[in-house]
Amino acid sequence: MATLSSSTHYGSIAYSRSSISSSSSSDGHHQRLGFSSSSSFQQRFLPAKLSLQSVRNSHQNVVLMQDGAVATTATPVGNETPFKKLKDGLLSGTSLEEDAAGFDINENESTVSITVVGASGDLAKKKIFPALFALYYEGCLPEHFTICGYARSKMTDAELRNMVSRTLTCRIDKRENCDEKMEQFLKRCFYHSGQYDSEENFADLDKKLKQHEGRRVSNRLFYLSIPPNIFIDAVKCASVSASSGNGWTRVIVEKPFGRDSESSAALTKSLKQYLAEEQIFRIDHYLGKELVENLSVLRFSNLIFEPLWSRQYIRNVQFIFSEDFGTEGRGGYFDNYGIIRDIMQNHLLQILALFAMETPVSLDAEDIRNEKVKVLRSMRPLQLEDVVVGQYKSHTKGGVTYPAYTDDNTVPKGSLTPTFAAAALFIDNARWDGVPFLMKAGKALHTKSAEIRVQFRHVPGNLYNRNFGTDLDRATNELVIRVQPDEAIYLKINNKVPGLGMRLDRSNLNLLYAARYSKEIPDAYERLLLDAVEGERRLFIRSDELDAAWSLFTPLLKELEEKKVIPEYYPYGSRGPVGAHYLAARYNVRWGDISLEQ
Ligand SMILES: NC(=O)C1=CN([C@@H]2O[C@H](COP(=O)(O)OP(=O)(O)OC[C@H]3O[C@@H](n4cnc5c(N)ncnc54)[C@H](OP(=O)(O)O)[C@@H]3O)[C@@H](O)[C@H]2O)C=CC1
Ligand SMILES: O=C1O[C@H](COP(=O)(O)O)[C@@H](O)[C@H](O)[C@H]1O
Repeated sequence: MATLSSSTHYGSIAYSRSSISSSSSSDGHHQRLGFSSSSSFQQRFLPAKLSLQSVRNSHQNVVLMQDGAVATTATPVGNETPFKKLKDGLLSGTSLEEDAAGFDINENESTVSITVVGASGDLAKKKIFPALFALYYEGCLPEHFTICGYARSKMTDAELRNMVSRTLTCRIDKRENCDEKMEQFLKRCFYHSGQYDSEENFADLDKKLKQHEGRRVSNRLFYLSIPPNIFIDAVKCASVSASSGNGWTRVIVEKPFGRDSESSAALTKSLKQYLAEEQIFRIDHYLGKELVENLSVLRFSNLIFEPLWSRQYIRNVQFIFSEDFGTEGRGGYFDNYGIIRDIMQNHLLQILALFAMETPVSLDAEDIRNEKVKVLRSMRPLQLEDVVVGQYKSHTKGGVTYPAYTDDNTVPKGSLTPTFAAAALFIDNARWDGVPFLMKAGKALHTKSAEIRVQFRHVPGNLYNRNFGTDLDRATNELVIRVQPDEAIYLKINNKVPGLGMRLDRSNLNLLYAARYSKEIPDAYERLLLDAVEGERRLFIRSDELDAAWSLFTPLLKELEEKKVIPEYYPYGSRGPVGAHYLAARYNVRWGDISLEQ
């Protein structure tokens, strides 16, 4: 059982995106571990490795450790001096010499081994390997790194490289030495075939990794890109047989994190048998999207927004996700989850939490996650009457027939699983009391997009009311954060049409990223993988956040299933069920994405 608590943090950590070299601290001092290899999980996984941050004060060198603990060196950093942990602890009493016993480690060099578990799968091919290459291309991976694909499929290293190479692309804004970089990257990729529940197979993986790591301090990142029913087997085997004996070990876990409060808690409990919370990186790739990252910057670093960010000025907020394709190929997975679990409970709710949280004490991961938990816990669990569910049906357009959800062979006939949902949520705190937060998510709709829309209140006693006619809603300001595609932030304002008369129209103050920035926007997986390598947890989901998120949705999901609520059918490629409009209208809201001026 892992025993470390997520406790102490030493100040706030400056967040940097600079490339990492194998030397770990700014002054060239290198990390090393203070305990020896042990067969117990606890010792193998104790995350008592030093982080990249070291802080120097006048008397002693203070080093922030990965688990949040603080260690000191008695002499200036850079000398070979034992670390002593200040808290009661893991390293106290150990000396560097003792720690090194049994190791022939060159503590001046470290390496990162990234094992993609489920390397033969869709996500690995589509997202993970390309993101790793992009990081390499940008010089963001450490000097010494190894990438290992692990799956049951039989493949040679050459076959893995061949598979991976088909998905690699270079940055559109750069492209220099593209082929050369790809070749260098592929040389660092290896493959190991094994079962997910075999400690022996993972022990063989360990041997292979060690060969690549040599005498360097080894840091290991496992990316679980496998179906959820085998997460625990893989974590157990990786922890028993392939965790680092002298560096950090971290595990990225993909969604779904359970399908309700109970199963999520059970998953967390099982993971924590083998990992400390600090080692678990629960990924929600929407948190890695550029415009979602920018949400806090927009709000907290612009005086014009933060004072408006409350019930006093905001009428409603909308979180909208739509895809213009169905569940193609993923119907088997999807049918067990549905759109509420697939998109709302995680991606949209995470964005909502970032949007609505109070100002965090700092940009430190724990400070941000504390605020997110607080706002999630201030929310009302969803009520059935505040939710509309839909499912797409077949539709023929321009001579092409698009399938119904239930036409997918992997979906049970007569399935009631929603492929569309709209919901009204409320935050019962002083800032947001009474403000509807509307969510809408659907597959097989008319467009692919994700956006946040903030609709402001009417201007009281507006001198220009008569210029707007009776539809005052049309005249309210709206801030749109378009997450994808064509990333943009625009603010709808009322403006005088130039000329001698007094005619007003709605115009946009528009920040279109493609026009403003020439740099290509990194994929969300790049940012998140880099964060995991750097030990930055800000964009990963903590277990209490997850519990709070499930508490909001679990009663509703149970009720939908128990009552066998029949979804409203909508044609493939349409704008979704009309019920979504009635729901919004109940709260005096109009969906921003369907108005003529979007
Ligand atoms: N694909 C996507 O777009 C997204 C996926 N995810 C999540 O990421 C994870 C991986 O997704 P994805 O790549 O699509 O998954 P896949 O279904 O492609 O599975 C990945 C690999 O796991 C192995 N595998 C598949 N099914 C089983 C099984 N029943 N028992 C044992 N091994 C199995 C296969 O490798 P082999 O047979 O070689 O061992 C397969 O190549 C999942 O948790 C998914 O929910 C999250 C967001 C988006
Ligand atoms: O997590 C998921 O996200 C994708 C959409 O991701 P995007 O980055 O392409 O917008 C969705 O298709 C999938 O169903 C869901 O599991």
